[in-house]
Amino acid sequence: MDADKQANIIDGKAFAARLRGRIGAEVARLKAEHDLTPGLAVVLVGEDPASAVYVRNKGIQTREAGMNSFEHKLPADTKAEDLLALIARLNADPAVHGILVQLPLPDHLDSDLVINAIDPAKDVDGFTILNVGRLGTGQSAMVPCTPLGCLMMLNDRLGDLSGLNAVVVGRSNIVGKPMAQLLLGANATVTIAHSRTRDLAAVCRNADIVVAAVGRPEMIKGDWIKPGATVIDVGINRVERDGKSRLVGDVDFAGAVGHAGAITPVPGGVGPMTIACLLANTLTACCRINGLADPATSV
Ligand SMILES: NC(=O)C1=CN([C@@H]2O[C@H](COP(=O)(O)OP(=O)(O)OC[C@H]3O[C@@H](n4cnc5c(N)ncnc54)[C@H](OP(=O)(O)O)[C@@H]3O)[C@@H](O)[C@H]2O)C=CC1
Ligand SMILES: Nc1nc(=O)c2c([nH]1)NC[C@@H]1CN(c3ccc(C(=O)N[C@@H](CCC(=O)O)C(=O)O)cc3)C=[N+]21
Repeated sequence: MDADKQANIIDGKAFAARLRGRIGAEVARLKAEHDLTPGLAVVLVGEDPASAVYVRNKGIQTREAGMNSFEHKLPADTKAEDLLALIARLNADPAVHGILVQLPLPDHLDSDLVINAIDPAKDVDGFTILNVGRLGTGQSAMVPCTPLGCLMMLNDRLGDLSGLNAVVVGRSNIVGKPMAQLLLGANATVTIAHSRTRDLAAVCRNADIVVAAVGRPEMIKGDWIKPGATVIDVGINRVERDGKSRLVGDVDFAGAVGHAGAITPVPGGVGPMTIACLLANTLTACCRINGLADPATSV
């Protein structure tokens, strides 16, 4: 790429607004034709700053799309049995079609146990072992919202991903691993990098697609990006800059913008798409639970 070339900035905020518009139209149709209103329950235990960022936007957007939003805020010292009892109630509640338990949970709670207590039909995060297994075996699943949003932006930008070299940096259950599964499902050649990877710069330089989900501010440098590559920055890191608190990604945006063909900004990239995909999954869950065909917004 020429030195003066700048990457296209992928506008996740606008993309998400379009998706939410389509979801809103489907919700209205569901109401008119079937007298159904999708409902999303969000369970927040304690006060985690990253979770607070997420929950703030989510409740508003759920209601804006015409869905019901049920918020359950529990104290940090909530007992496992009380949290499990709440999940059992939500599983049984016909007005609730999606259940999201904000992660991370306080240390005394076993998040695997809690997540797997969610009815897989209502598991709009796609974190239960049943949905993880379905995704890994190519069966119809609830797909984790963040990777789903990333895939939508990649498909929009690149069309067919077949044979492209994709590097996912990070191997968490909520982002890195499901992202790798989705890319594999889309026929990319997938490398998963993590904290033990040797020469991450060289691994990234080989990639047509870099998805960064590390949680380290601006760790991925501009000259690690192959000219013209597509860069999806999942990282949400709060840092102090010039005496102000700001959000930055895992990619050095200013450095990468001169190398990449396209790049997502932080904020305004993956984050808004994650919430839009949560709404899409809630709508899909509502249709499936009620024996209706998948909505046009499902994948
Ligand atoms: N925009 C959105 O919608 C969302 C954003 N996020 C953000 O994405 C980021 C990642 O989140 P999450 O996946 O939950 O994070 P985790 O902390 O669970 O996972 C981080 C991963 O990065 C790897 N890693 C750590 N250091 C390095 C390094 N120096 N080189 C290479 N790999 C490294 C870790 O490797 P190892 O496994 O070896 O320890 C791990 O696999 C965070 O900033 C988070 O806030 C998360 C969810 C949604
Ligand atoms: N069960 C569960 N599921 C999750 O999907 C989940 C979770 N737990 N725990 C926390 C992480 C983090 N996460 C974010 C989603 C959107 C934004 C987001 O909307 N970000 C805006 C910035 C908002 C601002 O300006 O503060 C943006 O990037 O533009 C951020 C973070 C979902 N997560």
